[in-house]
Amino acid sequence: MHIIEVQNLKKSYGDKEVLKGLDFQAATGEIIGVIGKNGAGKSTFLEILMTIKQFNAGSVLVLEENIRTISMQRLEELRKQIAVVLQPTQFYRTLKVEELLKLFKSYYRSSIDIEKIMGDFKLEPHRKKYFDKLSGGWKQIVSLAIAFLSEPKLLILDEPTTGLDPHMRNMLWSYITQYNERTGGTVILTTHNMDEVELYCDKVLLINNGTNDVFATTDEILALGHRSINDFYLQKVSI
Ligand SMILES: Nc1ncnc2c1ncn2[C@@H]1O[C@H](COP(=O)(O)OP(=O)(O)OP(=O)(O)O)[C@@H](O)[C@H]1O
Repeated sequence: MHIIEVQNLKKSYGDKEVLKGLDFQAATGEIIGVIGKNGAGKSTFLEILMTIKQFNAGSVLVLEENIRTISMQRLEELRKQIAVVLQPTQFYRTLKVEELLKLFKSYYRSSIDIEKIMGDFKLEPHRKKYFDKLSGGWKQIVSLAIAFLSEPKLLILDEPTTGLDPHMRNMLWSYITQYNERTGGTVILTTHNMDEVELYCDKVLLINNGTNDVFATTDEILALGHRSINDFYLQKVSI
């Protein structure tokens, strides 16, 4: 089943056209890396999939619902099945890490054990700290722990590993791949780290000049003779 189906997607900011007719599909259980240079439109694309950004033309189906014509009530139901992690924010200034996890556990009616999440994400030393006092990397980790609380069908991550040290990066990826294997959930993420794409993603969407310049499996790209996804990127995308 296609969990996402995008056809001829167009998005402009004022008279600047960022997405110029992008096609994309994601099947259940895929991990897809969205890449492209700074300003290519990756975050814009993700925000449209998250149903938080309007677009100008084309069709976008998420979990088989057309997000343009869907009722508000069904949109709310749809959003419950999607978890998103944006760049770390200052949303949760006045709450401690433990309080945040409890709050979202009850919001999502999650059966996941908070203590297990605390352990898995190495959050114990930060349990009593206020979110806004954490370093950028730890804010990112807490945001990710919250996203996993909902056991989403679709997980959308905007540069999830930016700012994480190598251990935390590994830990995060093992969490993503375990979640994917255990629940069959689909993961779509943006990253500038081509090694991560090569190691962990099933497919790559390269947004270039506003379109899906390349949309293929990592194996297909490497089979073309590129030594790595990084080499592929450097050859394919001009500065
Ligand atoms: N709200 C907005 N209003 C006007 N222009 C915007 C807005 N959001 C994004 N843009 C512009 O749209 C283009 C695409 O931005 P977007 O953030 O989607 O790119 P990106 O590929 O995620 O970039 P990066 O890799 O740097 O994060 C950029 O030129 C950006 O300046």
